[in-house]
Amino acid sequence: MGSHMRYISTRGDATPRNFSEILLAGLAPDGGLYMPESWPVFSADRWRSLRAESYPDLAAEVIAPFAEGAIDLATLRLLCRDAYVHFDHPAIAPLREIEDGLFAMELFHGPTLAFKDMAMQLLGRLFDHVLADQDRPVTIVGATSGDTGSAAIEALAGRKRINVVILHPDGRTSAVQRRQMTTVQAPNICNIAIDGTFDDCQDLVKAMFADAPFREEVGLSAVNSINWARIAAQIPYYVRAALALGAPDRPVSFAVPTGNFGNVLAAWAARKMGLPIAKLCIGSNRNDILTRFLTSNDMSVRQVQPSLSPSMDIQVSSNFERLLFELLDRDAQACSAIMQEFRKTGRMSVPQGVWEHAHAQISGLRLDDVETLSEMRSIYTRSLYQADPHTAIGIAAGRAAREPGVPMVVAATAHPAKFPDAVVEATGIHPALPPHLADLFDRPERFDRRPNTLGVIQDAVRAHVARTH
Ligand SMILES: Cc1ncc(COP(=O)(O)O)c(C=O)c1O
Ligand SMILES: N[C@@H](CCOP(=O)(O)O)C(=O)O
Repeated sequence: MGSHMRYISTRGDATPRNFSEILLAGLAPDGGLYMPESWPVFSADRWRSLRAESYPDLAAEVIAPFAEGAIDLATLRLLCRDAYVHFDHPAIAPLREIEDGLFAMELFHGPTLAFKDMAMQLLGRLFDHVLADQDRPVTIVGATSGDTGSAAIEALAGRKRINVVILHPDGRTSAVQRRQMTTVQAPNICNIAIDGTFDDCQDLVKAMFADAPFREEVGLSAVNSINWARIAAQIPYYVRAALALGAPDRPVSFAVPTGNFGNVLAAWAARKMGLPIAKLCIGSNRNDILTRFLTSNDMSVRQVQPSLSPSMDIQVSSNFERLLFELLDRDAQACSAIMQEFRKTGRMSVPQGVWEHAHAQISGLRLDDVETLSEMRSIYTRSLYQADPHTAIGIAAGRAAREPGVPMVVAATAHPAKFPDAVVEATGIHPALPPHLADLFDRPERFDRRPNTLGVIQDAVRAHVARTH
């Protein structure tokens, strides 16, 4: 391991940067995603030494090699300790055995009730830390299918040097998700409902990054998982769960419900760091581009269909590019050519050998809405566990991929109260919001509706930046 971790772009045409620089940059200027130049690998003894750490201290240790040369361990420890103070469970990400050998890793004990808080609470503090040395503010423009936006707003509301504009697809989030975003009145927050899908929102964000003068003008930055810092901050919970179940002396498997492919990529990164992860599997809803790819090498974009798991109503999964880069042995030219062709044609041609490699490393299962409801119902009947629709898809994927003697951990990505309609339909029981959100439906909302037009959204971002000065 070198003394400075640097980051390179998956498209190969960006100057290598350190952790603080890529935190602020978000997306690489060549349109690629930043990746660590090398993987830090922990020995079995190093993993074992982390077993006794609290979650925040473990997180600092796991993230430290990715921040080497930019943010030291002592600072990371302080930031992590502060980030997880307001979680409502002492274990931060507790494990619940819901079937024999099958565990839910509950990632929804943060303020906005979804796994996004696990990284976003830390990111807010990392931004503050890094911006303390800068003389100009940043403008974060984020795309959300519901959870990233609320977590980002919660983490960044009221922060002095940060303007935030969150784009969500109009009418395609749950009412709880929308209200978690639109009822926050802090002046640095702006919500825009786009006439389109999450993919349209994400495309707008990427188009803004591709517009160099605009990027410079507003000091554009990102908190979507295109930002490597998000992935780095999502690795520790896989480590924590695996160590609790016997790693590194025993392998552990993970199942992850997937949309933008960031969460499972964090698990995959933990495997690259030497954590003995046996199986990695993903679950998708009817927007199944990733499961189609993993089962039959069909990576072709179809129309996004609304589903009961709206956070995963995504067709173009940003983080797949990072996996592709790795599967291509970091051949950035090949990665760039494949991604450009995908952008142009909506179809990705992945060489058969590369696909076989992917297929061997990650498996996938798709559930439609009827299957999702039936899975939620049967989990509740068998285990009295109220899973939200995303988690239920993960549980089904985990059960399908399970091997005897190897614990299977499913990422429970959201609290059931974020998706009450589906939960009531499946179980007949209304999941209550926790006390801090009990009056969510009485709070006034504030957001603008805009067409899916780049120039219109750029003007809205400019106007927000001007207002906050
Ligand atoms: C509740 C929930 N589950 C699963 C996912 C999928 O995670 P990822 O996009 O990291 O694949 C998301 C968002 O993307 C989500 O909000
Ligand atoms: N499901 C996400 C989609 C954005 O994913 P991210 O990995 O870029 O944060 C959401 O809830 O917004």
